[in-house]
Amino acid sequence: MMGRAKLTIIPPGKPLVGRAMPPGSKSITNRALLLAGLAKGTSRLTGALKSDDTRYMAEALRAMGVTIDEPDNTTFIVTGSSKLKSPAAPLFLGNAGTATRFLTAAAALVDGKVVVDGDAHMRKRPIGPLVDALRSLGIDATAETGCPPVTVNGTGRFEASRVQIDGGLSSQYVSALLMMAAGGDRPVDIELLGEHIGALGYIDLTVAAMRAFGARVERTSPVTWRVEPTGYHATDFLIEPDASAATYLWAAEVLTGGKIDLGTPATEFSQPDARAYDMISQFPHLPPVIDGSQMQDAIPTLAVLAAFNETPVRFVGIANLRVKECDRVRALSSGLSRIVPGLGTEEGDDLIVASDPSLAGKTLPAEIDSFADHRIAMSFALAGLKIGGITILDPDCVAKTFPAYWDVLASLGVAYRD
Ligand SMILES: O=C(O)C1=C[C@@H](OP(=O)(O)O)[C@@H](O)[C@H](O)C1
Ligand SMILES: C=C(OP(=O)(O)O)C(=O)O
Repeated sequence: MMGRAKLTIIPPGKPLVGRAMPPGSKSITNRALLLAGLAKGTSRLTGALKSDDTRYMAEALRAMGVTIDEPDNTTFIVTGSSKLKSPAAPLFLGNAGTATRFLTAAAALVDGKVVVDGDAHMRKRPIGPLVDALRSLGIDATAETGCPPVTVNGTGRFEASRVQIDGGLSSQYVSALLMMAAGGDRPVDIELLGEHIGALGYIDLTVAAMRAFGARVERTSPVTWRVEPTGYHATDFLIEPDASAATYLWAAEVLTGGKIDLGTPATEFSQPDARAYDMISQFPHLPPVIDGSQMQDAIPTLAVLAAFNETPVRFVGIANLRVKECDRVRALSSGLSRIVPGLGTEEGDDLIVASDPSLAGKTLPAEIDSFADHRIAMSFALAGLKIGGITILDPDCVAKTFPAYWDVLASLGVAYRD
């Protein structure tokens, strides 16, 4: 089905009040799907996200011989045989970073050929460091452009017991290797290279999910994890709501002076983006500098919120936002500056939001290019809660992680015109 070309938000002119649950966590759903697929037996995943990203992961696992039933909108019943089979055709994973990176490493456990591919956006997202790490383990993996497609000709096993990985561009490479390593036949030490890794919290999520599926993994130094060759056990697994999705609702609450009950307190999320709650609660007194390195997916939300802050905000530690679904630093600076020239500017990889509380209540018609990026669409919708005339192009790209986003806002009283 073709998505709508655009959607204009009509500012509600009143506080948003009500109950609105974010969907299940994308990050945890895609970890749990993979681990359940690598396990022997049947796992019941509840509270799961059903969206483009998790559909691509589930379809890919099905293509590799895993049985996945979907009895309702939030449950996957996954039956694996502890071995993934070589798929008949390339795996198409859209623009799902988690699915692409996690399956590239898991492909090394397959006896046979696996081609991991995605859409035009994914074909620009780097995967070279992960492919190099697999090669250092003796696995025949190639990605000619340094981005998908990746071809892995696995034998189902690998020889080495130590691998180094630079997670500077993406922590997903590290998570991918950790999850794959438990499927080997000897302990593997995974060592981080490089000064900087954003989003360490995602590695904690990976380790927690692995342990829930029976793996033994320990952090043996600040930069090393040892994974034992346990494989995975099938289990029933409850997935918490998505913290990145929650940020839009938290921001909608403070922007409109409303009260939105998400059903889960911010302190109960284990995902890194829950850190953004403390920031959002400080609105309209956000700090002058926000380091986004440990809450990257929340930066679009915070940047749009910052436009209404009392004082300007500089976002630092966000260089790898340039290699997400789109170049988010550019999408944010250009989108903000479409509303008011100079509202968003870039200095190196930093984003500076000029901030102007008097924007609220104005009509400033602006068409915001989503660049097919769900977070750009969802965050700029927040500007539309306070400014008349904000139009989001390609609004249905929210289907990547939060298909019900526009309906959820509507349930809180937000109206739209096409
Ligand atoms: O591991 C994960 O689930 C994720 C890690 C982060 O990506 P990078 O590690 O590529 O920064 C984040 O942006 C992405 O949405 C989900
Ligand atoms: C960066 C994101 O996704 P992914 O890397 O999983 O495609 C995101 O959801 O913001």
